[in-house]
Amino acid sequence: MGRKNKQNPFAAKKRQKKEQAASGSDRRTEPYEEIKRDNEKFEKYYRLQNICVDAAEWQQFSVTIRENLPSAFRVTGFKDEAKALLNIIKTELFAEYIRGVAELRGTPADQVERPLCLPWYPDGLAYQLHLTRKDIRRSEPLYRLHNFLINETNAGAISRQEAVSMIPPIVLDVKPTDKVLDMCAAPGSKTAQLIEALHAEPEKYRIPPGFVLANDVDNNRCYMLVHQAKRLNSPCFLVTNHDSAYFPNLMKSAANGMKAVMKFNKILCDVPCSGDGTLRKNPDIWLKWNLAQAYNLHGIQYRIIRRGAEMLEVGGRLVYSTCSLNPIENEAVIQRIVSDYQGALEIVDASHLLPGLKCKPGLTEWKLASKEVDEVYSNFKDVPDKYHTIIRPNMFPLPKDQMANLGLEKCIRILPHFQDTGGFFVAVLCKKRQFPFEINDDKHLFPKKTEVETGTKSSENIQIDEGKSVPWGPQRKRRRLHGYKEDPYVFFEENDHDWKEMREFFDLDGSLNYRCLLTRCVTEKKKNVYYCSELIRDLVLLNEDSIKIINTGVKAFARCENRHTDHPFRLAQEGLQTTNAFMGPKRRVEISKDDLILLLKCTDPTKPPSTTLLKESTQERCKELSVGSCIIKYTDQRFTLNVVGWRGTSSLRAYVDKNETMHIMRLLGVDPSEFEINKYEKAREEALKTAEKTLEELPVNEIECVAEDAQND
Ligand SMILES: C[S@@+](CC[C@H](N)C(=O)[O-])C[C@H]1O[C@@H](n2cnc3c(N)ncnc32)[C@H](O)[C@@H]1O
Repeated sequence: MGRKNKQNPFAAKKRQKKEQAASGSDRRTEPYEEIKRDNEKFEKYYRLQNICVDAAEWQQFSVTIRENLPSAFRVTGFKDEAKALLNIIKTELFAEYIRGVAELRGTPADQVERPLCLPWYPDGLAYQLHLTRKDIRRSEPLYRLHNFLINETNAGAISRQEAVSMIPPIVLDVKPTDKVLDMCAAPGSKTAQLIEALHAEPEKYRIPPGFVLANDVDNNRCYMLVHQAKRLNSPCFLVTNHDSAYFPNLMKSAANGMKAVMKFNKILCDVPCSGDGTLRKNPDIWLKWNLAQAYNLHGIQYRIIRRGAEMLEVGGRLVYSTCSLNPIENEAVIQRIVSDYQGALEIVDASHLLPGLKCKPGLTEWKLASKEVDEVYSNFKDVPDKYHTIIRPNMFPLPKDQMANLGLEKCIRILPHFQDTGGFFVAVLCKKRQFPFEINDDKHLFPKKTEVETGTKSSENIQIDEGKSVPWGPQRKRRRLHGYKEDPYVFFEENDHDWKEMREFFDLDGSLNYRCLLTRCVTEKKKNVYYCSELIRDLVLLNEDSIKIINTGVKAFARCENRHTDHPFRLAQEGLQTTNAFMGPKRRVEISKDDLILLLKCTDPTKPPSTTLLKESTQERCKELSVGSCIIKYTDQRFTLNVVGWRGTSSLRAYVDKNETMHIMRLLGVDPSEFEINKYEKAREEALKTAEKTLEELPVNEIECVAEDAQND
């Protein structure tokens, strides 16, 4: 077919969606209330699988899966102020919650059930509310609760996440030294949890030695990952865009200027799935549920976990998870990968990491069925020829004697009625020994060009013939991906003029590696300067030609030219967690609570607060500080807060956004309501204004008619 006649598949899909919407056949346009929460095939199929022990349990399952899902959130544990925020949540927020729910439901406050602390989430940091996301979003009595959740999420202090979705990162058990790969990461709620675990020991590691690499095949969804991670400001984070089933071997620096294949010791495969465990959140799945989807997905899921297992270090841990109830997407995939690698992978019991979680063991028996679930197959011989391409022999459970040694019962199955959640499946695997084709991985070192080492040139000269099956594992065909062209990653060089000035001005100590500073454009005048860890720098430089890197580094400095100072950069709030660890006392101001509140309340950029309004000791310190960016520090017994400040000629300003301002206000015990918006109130005011305007424009006799109509109504 000539190029001219080639259809753009994305445009075709878009067109199709538009046409569907216009003809009313797009089922997603139906409001959730009107969706009939029933599907005969679903019911028949899962009864067949015996996912519930008896009729009474089936009844419970059946009722719960038709109810809307309660929402949940967790507090970002590694932040200094986490405990204080948790305390505020348990007292002030829950008091507001009880008041709001009582008003909404018209019940006495003492009859409103408190949010549930999830017993299996570490340190009591996660809660489930007895409200759906829609309740919270659409009810005026709950607007303050809603504002709190949005604002604290944006400030990176909490994450709104479905309860069961918090489980895979917990059982992956990430430590600050781990090299973590999240293979199907977008939109990134689990990635955020992995990053938090990486930063869990800030006293021990200024910058964690490990990293999190988050990957997704969908270019647009990769930017959701960038957004998620931005809230957590980690310099040990990288986003890539690739098909995980064909993820290339990444290279890392080895001794003597050589490079070697990178292996990960923690891998999360939260694979694409049919999602019938999310029926409570996505009722439209009732309308389209069918078995063909599960059969199709099994192959993709297997290829992703297989590639994950290949990239896993010996002794490393891999977590496989889906939000599907279907054994074809769950136990059948695990059975296949474990039996394919004959003892190299072992299923691990991780239940001790989830104390109090109600769950069932993985299934060891299941049946397959035709698409309409009108024929049931217990083994491949029963399957009619016409289904042989979609139903494969390895989807069936192994014979009992082989099944007995596999350990599928160590997998975790969660059904919605156990603890009022969505449905979920998790399996934890450990790699016991190398796969046969990996034998050469450790032995093979590849020459590394000196330009690559110094960061002045990418690895274009390195000849790696990925088409060959050896020496470092099977390389499979690559899928061409589309998406935006990314700007380059330009690392600082030794004699960088800006670095010298920054080091001097901000009193940065020698342990901050300037080679880890980067910009995203090749220009004399740098705009934003980012910082990433040494391992991430190495990964970027050695692999940018073999994988599409979407984003890395936290913004540490931003250009901010001002006629009262020669230094052209200011600190960026995003990167403060990192830069703060390396800055000496020269550009720091310690202030009192009252001073901090005063600075935060001053939101008019044209009227920065005069230093004369601050405490005398702060005024004295300001006199010593030249004009420019600085760190404003506040400490009490509970926590230390650092915010970016700007010392003007006669002023001191805090450079924090609205979400951060409200977050700090709350922590300081100040009512942040003056920054809050009641969207319902605002809508009423807007409506009133519009009505008044309309009336002003109407002739007098029509006004009388409108008034009369209103009275009749
Ligand atoms: C279940 S979602 C992941 C949810 C995510 N882990 C989280 O917690 O927010 C599955 C993701 O896999 C991605 N995906 C599908 N096929 C993939 C593939 N072959 N390689 C990489 N990602 C893939 C989808 O784009 C989707 O974002």
